[in-house]
Amino acid sequence: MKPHLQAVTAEPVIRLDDIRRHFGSVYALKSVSFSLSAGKALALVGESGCGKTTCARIIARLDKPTAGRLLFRGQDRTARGSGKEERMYRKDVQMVFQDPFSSLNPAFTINHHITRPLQLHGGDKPKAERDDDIAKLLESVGLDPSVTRQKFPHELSGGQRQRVNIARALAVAPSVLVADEPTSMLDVSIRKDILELLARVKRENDLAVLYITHDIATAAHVAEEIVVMFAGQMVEWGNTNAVLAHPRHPYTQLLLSAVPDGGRRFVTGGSARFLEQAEKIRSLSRPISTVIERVGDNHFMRALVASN
Ligand SMILES: Nc1ncnc2c1ncn2[C@@H]1O[C@H](COP(=O)(O)OP(=O)(O)OP(=O)(O)O)[C@@H](O)[C@H]1O
Repeated sequence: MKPHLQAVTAEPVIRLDDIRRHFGSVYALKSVSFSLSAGKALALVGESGCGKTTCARIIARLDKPTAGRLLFRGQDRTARGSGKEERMYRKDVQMVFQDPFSSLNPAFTINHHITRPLQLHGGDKPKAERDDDIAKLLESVGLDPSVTRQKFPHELSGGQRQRVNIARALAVAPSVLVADEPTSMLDVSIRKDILELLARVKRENDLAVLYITHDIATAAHVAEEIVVMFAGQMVEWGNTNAVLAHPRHPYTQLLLSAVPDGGRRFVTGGSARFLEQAEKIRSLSRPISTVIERVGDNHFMRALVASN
């Protein structure tokens, strides 16, 4: 019975090992352990405040865990390394943020946004070669370079800006992409396109992807594996299709019950009933149980603790 999410390949690119993060009396992460593997995506799913962004920030080395280990290709990277190691890590682990509007500088063209990372990490190249690289990158995310390059961010739609953000992340040939709620600020009609793009760039670039979302219904679009987080703990995890088809933890069941049928597939769990149910589950999840139950092939859940 392994508390770790099973890695699909022999050596994961990223591994979180028993990560804890406290902010004063707030226990944002309690014993979080999972792996990201090349060419695979893992969806980290849960309501606001469950600890998703804290996980992302620790992986991107924007934050440090209170305890536990962060491993990159088997090497312990919890502590700060040399300047060169840190630069390499920052190149290797790229982030795409929720807000496609604020993550681009309004004063610069799209060409400038893509050129910068290529200059910083790609070394000196003749202009013609660099122009060719920019064009290929934009094409790879579904943007027409001849139209897009000279535009400013405000001249693009939200979906197009998120495509630029993905192209910018890919410009440095990373091995890990952390996408933190990449579609939640986009129009519902284009969210699926961006998720399909993420799934495609993952395959084409052999990326290890962490896809963070509050919307469990979207996990299967991108991710082979899923971790459901609740109140800073992993409550259920494993193969995405298995977890979605046979959810065992009451919180996963609650998240899935909040997904309406039909076209409205993208929802948040903010209703009074949802919050009331979540509070009940919270009382069953405190204190954290260390008992992990294997409920299927590559499908695990944390046992509930009886409330007094
Ligand atoms: N810098 C900080 N100082 C104090 N508390 C923090 C800090 N960062 C996060 N927290 C707390 O840690 C918990 C987890 O926050 P986190 O942002 O990781 O959750 P989340 O699941 O990403 O939520 P959201 O989707 O709203 O961003 C929350 O209770 C949050 O208030």
